[in-house]
Amino acid sequence: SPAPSDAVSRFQEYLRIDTAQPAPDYAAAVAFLRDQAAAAGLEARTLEPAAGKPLLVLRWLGRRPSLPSILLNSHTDVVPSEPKKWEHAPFSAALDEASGRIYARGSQDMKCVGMQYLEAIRRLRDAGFVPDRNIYITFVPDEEIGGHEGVELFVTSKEFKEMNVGLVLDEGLASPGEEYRVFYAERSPWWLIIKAKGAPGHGAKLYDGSAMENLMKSVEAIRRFRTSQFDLVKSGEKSEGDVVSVNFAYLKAGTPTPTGFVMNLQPSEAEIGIDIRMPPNVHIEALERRLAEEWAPSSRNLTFEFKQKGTVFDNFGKPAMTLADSSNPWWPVFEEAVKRAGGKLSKPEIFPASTDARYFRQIGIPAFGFSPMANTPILLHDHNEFLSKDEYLKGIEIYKSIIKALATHKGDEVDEESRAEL
Ligand SMILES: CSCC[C@H](NC=O)C(=O)O
Ligand SMILES: [Zn+2]
Ligand SMILES: [Zn+2]
Repeated sequence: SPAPSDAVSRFQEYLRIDTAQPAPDYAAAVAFLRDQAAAAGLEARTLEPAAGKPLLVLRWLGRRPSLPSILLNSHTDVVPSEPKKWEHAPFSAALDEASGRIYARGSQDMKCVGMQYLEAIRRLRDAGFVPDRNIYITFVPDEEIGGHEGVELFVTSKEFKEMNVGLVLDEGLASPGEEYRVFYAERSPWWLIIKAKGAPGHGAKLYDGSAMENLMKSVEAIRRFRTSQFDLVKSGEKSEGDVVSVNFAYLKAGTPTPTGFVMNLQPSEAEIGIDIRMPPNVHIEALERRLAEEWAPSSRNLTFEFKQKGTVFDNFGKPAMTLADSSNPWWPVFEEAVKRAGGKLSKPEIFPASTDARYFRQIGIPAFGFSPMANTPILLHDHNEFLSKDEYLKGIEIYKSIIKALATHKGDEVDEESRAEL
């Protein structure tokens, strides 16, 4: 088996490819990954569901390729960064010798996972293991901007259907404690814009019906709702993924001047942007009514539109969730494999943000979100994102155990179950 330092330098090499949105270097990432795939003895195929957005599919052929396969998914793009606010340049993948931390954009989200899949497979193959099922490893574009030209298209393709996927693994989150987190569902993004119109006038005059007044009433109502949800989390009654989160993304109003804004003019238009995340089990009609009646009533000269309104349902009309208990035959296999490798799992949760896993769950394919990073602060999308080299290497061993267990046909239970679901 390869020296751990080789695995670390391969990880660093991937991290050094600048795949930041909005202009990710997908060509460089795919070239690098194809080399890695060849070294791991995997078949590679580059699809392009949307032009210029390569989606790499690797395959480790199983002994019984007609069994439902396992799909190990990761996205190749990363979010932008503000390099000046980082201690190490975001694409340097600097290894701090004292702490063992590797600093890079994507070190947690989620180039670690993509490379860990490949390293685990290399090691399993070197040890002579042969999977029963086909194992697919996908490296997908554009997750960070919604996956519309990535996995959302991919799951509708003939190539995807032919893969006969029974279970998907996708990303999770780091955890500061020693337990790994695992996610069985996620919240849906609703990106809402509310626009207000109102009577303009002198900045000194008190009057009703200005655009700002019309909109600020909404802000107050939205904030009351936000507080009620946040309180449930603060009191410990609910966890982050179980409530509706509402956060203001921008406020736009006023009449600009070269040095600022006009101060004595009440504007006739104003606008806010809100990031809402909807858990799969929430009462959607209630929130929609609240929106129409309290947050953006036309009686107050308000209109609203969605920039993004993800569904919380799967194509069969049920909340898009993967069962994480013994009624799902994949679950105990996954859970035991983590344990066997010395990992501890905390109670399965709803992912608070959004990942490509939602597109798989929507078409009825079970998916777990999992990134083996314990003892690690949650730094995805943050400055100074890092992962320690030891956690990274531990994660490879965890995936070795998981992939081995999932790849092995243990009887017909799992396969009958997934066939019935498809
Ligand atoms: C509208 S999909 C956006 C996807 C993005 N994913 C990870 O952060 C997110 O904001 O959750
Ligand atoms: Zn991610
Ligand atoms: Zn992300």
